[in-house]
Amino acid sequence: MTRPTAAGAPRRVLRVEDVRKYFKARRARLGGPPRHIHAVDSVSLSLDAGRTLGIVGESGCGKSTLGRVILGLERPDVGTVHVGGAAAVAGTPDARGVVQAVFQDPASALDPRMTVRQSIAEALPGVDRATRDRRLLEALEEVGLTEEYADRYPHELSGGQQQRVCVARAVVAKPELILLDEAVTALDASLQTQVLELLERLQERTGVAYVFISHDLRAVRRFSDRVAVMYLGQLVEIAPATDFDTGLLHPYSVALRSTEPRLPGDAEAGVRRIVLEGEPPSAVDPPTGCRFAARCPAVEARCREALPALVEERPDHFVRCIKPGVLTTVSSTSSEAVR
Ligand SMILES: Nc1ncnc2c1ncn2[C@@H]1O[C@H](COP(=O)(O)OP(=O)(O)OP(=O)(O)O)[C@@H](O)[C@H]1O
Repeated sequence: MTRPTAAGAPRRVLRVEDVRKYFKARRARLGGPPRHIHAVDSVSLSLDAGRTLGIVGESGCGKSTLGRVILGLERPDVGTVHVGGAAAVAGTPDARGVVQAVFQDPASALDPRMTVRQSIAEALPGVDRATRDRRLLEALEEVGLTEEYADRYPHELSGGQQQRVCVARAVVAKPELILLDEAVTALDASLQTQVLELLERLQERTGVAYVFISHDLRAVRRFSDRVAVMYLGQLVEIAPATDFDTGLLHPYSVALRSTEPRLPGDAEAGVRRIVLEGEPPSAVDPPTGCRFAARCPAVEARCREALPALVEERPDHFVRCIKPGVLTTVSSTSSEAVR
Protein backbone atom coordinates (compact mmCIF):
# COMPACT_ATOMS: atom_id res chain seq x y z
CA MET A 1 0.00 0.00 0.00
CA THR A 2 1.37 3.40 -0.92
CA ARG A 3 0.27 6.31 1.22
CA PRO A 4 -0.69 9.16 -1.07
CA THR A 5 0.24 12.73 -0.25
CA ALA A 6 -2.42 15.40 0.00
CA ALA A 7 -1.96 16.00 -3.74
CA GLY A 8 -2.45 12.27 -4.44
CA ALA A 9 1.16 11.50 -5.46
CA PRO A 10 3.04 8.85 -3.47
CA ARG A 11 5.18 10.24 -0.64
CA ARG A 12 8.88 9.64 -1.30
CA VAL A 13 10.65 8.49 1.86
CA LEU A 14 14.09 7.62 0.49
CA ARG A 15 16.17 9.33 -2.15
CA VAL A 16 19.71 8.06 -2.71
CA GLU A 17 21.53 10.32 -5.17
CA ASP A 18 24.79 9.22 -6.78
CA VAL A 19 26.17 7.83 -3.52
CA ARG A 20 29.78 6.69 -3.41
CA LYS A 21 31.44 5.22 -0.35
CA TYR A 22 35.11 4.29 -0.56
CA PHE A 23 37.30 2.78 2.14
CA LYS A 24 41.07 3.05 2.28
CA ALA A 25 42.79 -0.17 1.16
CA ARG A 26 46.34 -1.30 1.87
CA ARG A 27 48.88 0.07 -0.58
CA ALA A 28 50.04 -2.54 -3.10
CA ARG A 29 53.64 -1.82 -2.03
CA LEU A 30 55.32 0.34 0.56
CA GLY A 31 55.30 3.94 -0.68
CA GLY A 32 52.95 3.02 -3.56
CA PRO A 33 49.91 5.16 -4.45
CA PRO A 34 46.90 5.10 -2.06
CA ARG A 35 44.16 2.64 -3.08
CA HIS A 36 40.47 2.54 -2.30
CA ILE A 37 37.79 -0.11 -1.92
CA HIS A 38 34.82 1.07 -3.99
CA ALA A 39 32.22 -0.37 -1.60
CA VAL A 40 29.36 1.67 -3.09
CA ASP A 41 29.88 3.40 -6.42
CA SER A 42 27.40 5.88 -7.92
CA VAL A 43 24.21 4.36 -6.58
CA SER A 44 20.95 6.25 -7.09
CA LEU A 45 17.53 4.95 -6.12
CA SER A 46 14.31 6.02 -4.47
CA LEU A 47 11.49 4.49 -2.47
CA ASP A 48 7.92 5.60 -1.71
CA ALA A 49 5.96 5.21 1.52
CA GLY A 50 4.31 1.84 1.93
CA ARG A 51 6.67 0.10 -0.53
CA THR A 52 9.49 -2.42 -0.13
CA LEU A 53 12.75 -2.36 -2.04
CA GLY A 54 14.77 -5.60 -1.95
CA ILE A 55 18.56 -5.44 -2.38
CA VAL A 56 20.43 -8.56 -3.46
CA GLY A 57 23.91 -9.48 -4.67
CA GLU A 58 26.92 -11.55 -3.72
CA SER A 59 28.75 -11.13 -0.45
CA GLY A 60 30.92 -7.99 -0.55
CA CYS A 61 28.94 -6.21 -3.31
CA GLY A 62 28.14 -3.30 -0.98
CA LYS A 63 24.61 -4.00 0.29
CA SER A 64 25.33 -3.41 3.98
CA THR A 65 27.53 -0.37 3.30
CA LEU A 66 24.67 1.17 1.32
CA GLY A 67 22.38 0.32 4.25
CA ARG A 68 24.73 2.01 6.71
CA VAL A 69 24.84 5.12 4.53
CA ILE A 70 21.01 5.20 4.43
CA LEU A 71 20.96 4.88 8.22
CA GLY A 72 23.44 7.74 8.52
CA LEU A 73 26.01 5.51 10.23
CA GLU A 74 28.46 6.11 7.38
CA ARG A 75 28.86 9.40 5.54
CA PRO A 76 29.00 9.07 1.77
CA ASP A 77 32.19 10.37 0.12
CA VAL A 78 30.07 11.67 -2.74
CA GLY A 79 26.31 12.08 -3.14
CA THR A 80 23.45 12.50 -0.70
CA VAL A 81 20.75 10.47 1.00
CA HIS A 82 17.45 12.10 1.93
CA VAL A 83 15.07 10.25 4.23
CA GLY A 84 11.43 10.78 5.16
CA GLY A 85 8.71 12.94 3.66
CA ALA A 86 10.55 16.06 4.85
CA ALA A 87 13.71 14.90 3.00
CA ALA A 88 16.10 15.12 5.98
CA VAL A 89 19.73 14.41 5.16
CA ALA A 90 20.67 10.97 6.55
CA GLY A 91 22.85 11.18 9.64
CA THR A 92 21.73 14.69 10.64
CA PRO A 93 19.61 15.45 13.74
CA ASP A 94 16.57 16.03 11.48
CA ALA A 95 16.80 12.40 10.32
CA ARG A 96 16.76 11.01 13.87
CA GLY A 97 13.89 8.57 14.30
CA VAL A 98 12.92 8.78 10.62
CA VAL A 99 14.84 5.58 9.77
CA GLN A 100 15.23 2.54 12.01
CA ALA A 101 16.90 -0.80 11.42
CA VAL A 102 16.57 -4.48 12.22
CA PHE A 103 19.71 -6.58 11.78
CA GLN A 104 20.43 -10.27 11.45
CA ASP A 105 21.37 -11.32 14.94
CA PRO A 106 18.80 -10.29 17.58
CA ALA A 107 20.93 -11.73 20.39
CA SER A 108 23.74 -9.28 19.72
CA ALA A 109 21.37 -6.40 18.88
CA LEU A 110 19.79 -6.56 22.35
CA ASP A 111 21.76 -5.62 25.46
CA PRO A 112 21.68 -8.72 27.72
CA ARG A 113 21.54 -6.48 30.82
CA MET A 114 18.41 -4.64 29.69
CA THR A 115 14.82 -5.80 29.91
CA VAL A 116 12.57 -5.62 26.87
CA ARG A 117 10.98 -2.50 28.42
CA GLN A 118 14.35 -0.78 28.82
CA SER A 119 15.52 -1.73 25.31
CA ILE A 120 12.38 -0.38 23.67
CA ALA A 121 12.30 2.75 25.87
CA GLU A 122 15.78 3.63 24.60
CA ALA A 123 14.22 4.31 21.19
CA LEU A 124 11.99 7.01 22.78
CA PRO A 125 14.38 9.51 24.34
CA GLY A 126 12.76 12.51 26.01
CA VAL A 127 9.28 10.99 26.01
CA ASP A 128 7.38 11.15 29.33
CA ARG A 129 6.89 7.93 31.24
CA ALA A 130 3.14 7.50 30.74
CA THR A 131 3.42 8.00 26.96
CA ARG A 132 6.45 5.72 26.84
CA ASP A 133 4.59 2.93 28.65
CA ARG A 134 1.61 3.28 26.34
CA ARG A 135 3.79 3.24 23.21
CA LEU A 136 5.71 0.24 24.57
CA LEU A 137 2.53 -1.78 25.00
CA GLU A 138 1.31 -0.77 21.55
CA ALA A 139 4.63 -1.82 20.01
CA LEU A 140 4.61 -5.17 21.82
CA GLU A 141 1.07 -5.79 20.71
CA GLU A 142 2.06 -4.84 17.17
CA VAL A 143 4.61 -7.68 17.09
CA GLY A 144 2.35 -10.21 18.81
CA LEU A 145 3.88 -10.09 22.31
CA THR A 146 1.92 -9.48 25.49
CA GLU A 147 2.76 -7.14 28.36
CA GLU A 148 4.24 -10.01 30.38
CA TYR A 149 7.30 -9.95 28.05
CA ALA A 150 8.11 -6.34 28.97
CA ASP A 151 10.15 -7.24 32.04
CA ARG A 152 11.99 -10.21 30.58
CA TYR A 153 15.66 -10.22 29.64
CA PRO A 154 16.82 -11.36 26.16
CA HIS A 155 18.05 -14.74 27.46
CA GLU A 156 14.49 -15.46 28.63
CA LEU A 157 13.21 -15.19 25.04
CA SER A 158 13.42 -17.48 22.01
CA GLY A 159 15.26 -16.29 18.88
CA GLY A 160 11.93 -15.48 17.21
CA GLN A 161 10.73 -13.51 20.24
CA GLN A 162 14.04 -11.63 20.40
CA GLN A 163 13.63 -10.60 16.75
CA ARG A 164 10.05 -9.48 17.48
CA VAL A 165 11.45 -7.26 20.25
CA CYS A 166 13.93 -5.81 17.73
CA VAL A 167 11.02 -5.08 15.37
CA ALA A 168 9.05 -3.51 18.26
CA ARG A 169 12.04 -1.32 19.09
CA ALA A 170 12.29 -0.30 15.43
CA VAL A 171 8.59 0.61 15.10
CA VAL A 172 8.00 2.28 18.47
CA ALA A 173 9.42 5.60 17.29
CA LYS A 174 7.04 5.49 14.27
CA PRO A 175 9.74 5.67 11.59
CA GLU A 176 8.92 6.31 7.93
CA LEU A 177 11.51 3.78 6.75
CA ILE A 178 12.93 0.59 8.25
CA LEU A 179 16.13 -1.02 6.98
CA LEU A 180 15.96 -4.80 7.30
CA ASP A 181 19.52 -6.11 6.88
CA GLU A 182 19.28 -9.92 6.78
CA ALA A 183 16.58 -9.45 9.45
CA VAL A 184 15.05 -12.92 9.05
CA THR A 185 18.12 -14.86 7.92
CA ALA A 186 18.87 -16.34 11.35
CA LEU A 187 15.30 -17.56 11.86
CA ASP A 188 13.97 -20.95 10.78
CA ALA A 189 11.56 -21.08 7.84
CA SER A 190 8.30 -20.88 9.79
CA LEU A 191 9.55 -18.04 12.00
CA GLN A 192 10.78 -16.21 8.90
CA THR A 193 7.28 -16.40 7.45
CA GLN A 194 5.76 -15.19 10.73
CA VAL A 195 8.09 -12.19 10.98
CA LEU A 196 7.66 -11.27 7.29
CA GLU A 197 3.87 -11.46 7.63
CA LEU A 198 4.06 -9.30 10.73
CA LEU A 199 6.13 -6.73 8.82
CA GLU A 200 3.64 -6.79 5.94
CA ARG A 201 0.70 -6.17 8.28
CA LEU A 202 2.59 -3.32 9.87
CA GLN A 203 3.25 -1.80 6.45
CA GLU A 204 -0.41 -2.04 5.46
CA ARG A 205 -1.46 -0.34 8.67
CA THR A 206 1.18 2.38 8.97
CA GLY A 207 2.53 2.90 5.44
CA VAL A 208 6.13 2.37 6.61
CA ALA A 209 8.59 1.63 3.78
CA TYR A 210 11.22 -1.13 3.93
CA VAL A 211 14.65 -1.61 2.43
CA PHE A 212 15.09 -5.38 2.60
CA ILE A 213 18.67 -6.60 2.24
CA SER A 214 18.93 -10.37 1.98
CA HIS A 215 20.76 -13.30 0.44
CA ASP A 216 17.46 -15.16 0.33
CA LEU A 217 16.19 -14.43 -3.16
CA ARG A 218 12.94 -16.29 -2.54
CA ALA A 219 12.13 -14.11 0.49
CA VAL A 220 13.15 -10.95 -1.40
CA ARG A 221 10.92 -11.80 -4.34
CA ARG A 222 7.96 -12.58 -2.12
CA PHE A 223 8.35 -9.60 0.18
CA SER A 224 9.47 -6.78 -2.14
CA ASP A 225 7.74 -4.56 -4.69
CA ARG A 226 11.01 -3.81 -6.49
CA VAL A 227 14.37 -5.53 -6.43
CA ALA A 228 17.79 -3.92 -6.87
CA VAL A 229 20.67 -6.18 -7.90
CA MET A 230 24.16 -4.99 -6.92
CA TYR A 231 27.49 -6.13 -8.32
CA LEU A 232 30.83 -4.80 -7.11
CA GLY A 233 29.40 -1.64 -5.55
CA GLN A 234 27.03 -0.75 -8.38
CA LEU A 235 23.41 -1.29 -9.29
CA VAL A 236 23.28 -3.53 -12.35
CA GLU A 237 19.50 -3.88 -12.42
CA ILE A 238 16.48 -2.50 -10.62
CA ALA A 239 13.16 -3.99 -11.56
CA PRO A 240 9.64 -4.73 -10.37
CA ALA A 241 9.67 -7.94 -8.28
CA THR A 242 7.18 -9.40 -10.77
CA ASP A 243 10.01 -9.43 -13.37
CA PHE A 244 12.17 -11.55 -11.08
CA ASP A 245 11.14 -14.94 -12.41
CA THR A 246 11.57 -14.67 -16.14
CA GLY A 247 11.98 -10.96 -16.85
CA LEU A 248 15.47 -10.21 -15.52
CA LEU A 249 17.71 -8.63 -18.14
CA HIS A 250 21.27 -8.38 -16.77
CA PRO A 251 23.41 -11.52 -17.21
CA TYR A 252 24.55 -11.31 -13.58
CA SER A 253 20.97 -11.06 -12.26
CA VAL A 254 19.96 -14.00 -14.44
CA ALA A 255 22.88 -16.09 -13.16
CA LEU A 256 22.18 -15.12 -9.54
CA ARG A 257 18.51 -15.98 -9.94
CA SER A 258 19.37 -19.32 -11.54
CA THR A 259 21.31 -20.44 -8.46
CA GLU A 260 18.30 -20.08 -6.18
CA PRO A 261 17.49 -23.49 -4.68
CA ARG A 262 14.32 -25.03 -6.11
CA LEU A 263 11.73 -26.42 -3.76
CA PRO A 264 9.44 -29.36 -4.52
CA GLY A 265 6.40 -28.03 -6.33
CA ASP A 266 8.22 -25.12 -8.01
CA ALA A 267 6.68 -24.86 -11.47
CA GLU A 268 9.93 -24.04 -13.22
CA ALA A 269 10.71 -26.87 -15.62
CA GLY A 270 13.37 -25.79 -18.10
CA VAL A 271 15.10 -23.40 -15.69
CA ARG A 272 18.82 -24.03 -15.93
CA ARG A 273 21.55 -23.21 -13.52
CA ILE A 274 24.24 -20.82 -14.73
CA VAL A 275 27.45 -21.39 -12.83
CA LEU A 276 29.68 -18.33 -12.87
CA GLU A 277 33.40 -18.92 -13.21
CA GLY A 278 35.77 -17.27 -10.78
CA GLU A 279 35.34 -14.79 -7.96
CA PRO A 280 34.13 -11.23 -8.36
CA PRO A 281 37.08 -8.93 -9.17
CA SER A 282 38.50 -6.93 -6.29
CA ALA A 283 36.55 -3.86 -5.20
CA VAL A 284 39.93 -2.12 -4.93
CA ASP A 285 40.33 -0.04 -8.06
CA PRO A 286 37.65 -1.90 -10.09
CA PRO A 287 38.03 -2.41 -13.86
CA THR A 288 36.84 0.16 -16.37
CA GLY A 289 33.97 -1.03 -18.53
CA CYS A 290 31.28 -3.38 -17.27
CA ARG A 291 32.33 -4.71 -13.87
CA PHE A 292 30.80 -8.09 -14.63
CA ALA A 293 32.71 -8.51 -17.93
CA ALA A 294 35.38 -10.85 -16.48
CA ARG A 295 32.74 -13.42 -15.50
CA CYS A 296 29.99 -12.78 -18.03
CA PRO A 297 29.15 -15.79 -20.24
CA ALA A 298 28.04 -13.38 -22.98
CA VAL A 299 30.92 -10.87 -22.83
CA GLU A 300 32.11 -9.02 -25.95
CA ALA A 301 35.18 -6.83 -26.42
CA ARG A 302 33.09 -3.62 -26.29
CA CYS A 303 31.80 -4.55 -22.81
CA ARG A 304 35.28 -3.82 -21.44
CA GLU A 305 35.60 -0.43 -23.11
CA ALA A 306 33.16 1.76 -21.17
CA LEU A 307 30.86 1.37 -18.20
CA PRO A 308 27.31 0.93 -19.52
CA ALA A 309 24.71 3.38 -18.18
CA LEU A 310 21.71 2.23 -16.17
CA VAL A 311 18.99 2.46 -18.83
CA GLU A 312 15.20 2.10 -18.53
CA GLU A 313 14.60 -0.87 -20.84
CA ARG A 314 11.01 -1.42 -19.78
CA PRO A 315 8.66 0.69 -17.66
CA ASP A 316 10.29 1.05 -14.23
CA HIS A 317 12.90 -1.59 -15.15
CA PHE A 318 16.49 -0.32 -15.39
CA VAL A 319 19.52 -2.34 -16.47
CA ARG A 320 23.24 -1.61 -16.88
CA CYS A 321 24.18 -3.75 -19.87
CA ILE A 322 24.79 -3.16 -23.57
CA LYS A 323 23.01 -6.43 -24.43
CA PRO A 324 20.11 -6.60 -21.97
CA GLY A 325 18.26 -9.90 -22.11
CA VAL A 326 21.13 -11.77 -23.80
CA LEU A 327 20.95 -14.51 -21.15
CA THR A 328 17.80 -16.19 -19.97
CA THR A 329 17.27 -18.73 -17.24
CA VAL A 330 14.40 -20.39 -18.99
CA SER A 331 15.50 -22.50 -21.97
CA SER A 332 13.46 -24.54 -24.38
CA THR A 333 16.20 -27.18 -24.46
CA SER A 334 18.42 -27.96 -21.53
CA SER A 335 21.56 -26.63 -23.23
CA GLU A 336 20.27 -23.44 -24.87
CA ALA A 337 20.67 -20.31 -22.83
CA VAL A 338 22.89 -17.77 -24.55
CA ARG A 339 21.29 -16.20 -27.59
N1 LIG B 1 34.65 -0.43 7.46
C1 LIG B 1 35.21 -0.95 6.35
N2 LIG B 1 36.52 -0.77 6.08
C2 LIG B 1 37.08 -1.27 4.96
N3 LIG B 1 36.40 -1.97 4.02
C3 LIG B 1 35.08 -2.18 4.24
C4 LIG B 1 34.42 -1.70 5.41
N4 LIG B 1 33.11 -2.06 5.35
C5 LIG B 1 32.97 -2.75 4.18
N5 LIG B 1 34.16 -2.83 3.53
C6 LIG B 1 34.38 -3.46 2.21
O1 LIG B 1 33.42 -2.90 1.33
C7 LIG B 1 32.93 -3.88 0.43
C8 LIG B 1 31.43 -4.01 0.58
O2 LIG B 1 31.13 -4.60 1.86
P1 LIG B 1 29.63 -4.82 2.39
O3 LIG B 1 29.73 -5.37 3.77
O4 LIG B 1 28.88 -3.58 2.20
O5 LIG B 1 29.10 -5.93 1.39
P2 LIG B 1 27.79 -6.85 1.51
O6 LIG B 1 27.25 -6.95 0.13
O7 LIG B 1 26.88 -6.30 2.56
O8 LIG B 1 28.40 -8.22 1.99
P3 LIG B 1 27.69 -9.38 2.89
O9 LIG B 1 26.56 -9.88 2.07
O10 LIG B 1 28.79 -10.37 3.07
O11 LIG B 1 27.27 -8.71 4.16
C9 LIG B 1 33.68 -5.16 0.75
O12 LIG B 1 34.82 -5.24 -0.12
C10 LIG B 1 34.12 -4.96 2.19
O13 LIG B 1 35.30 -5.68 2.46
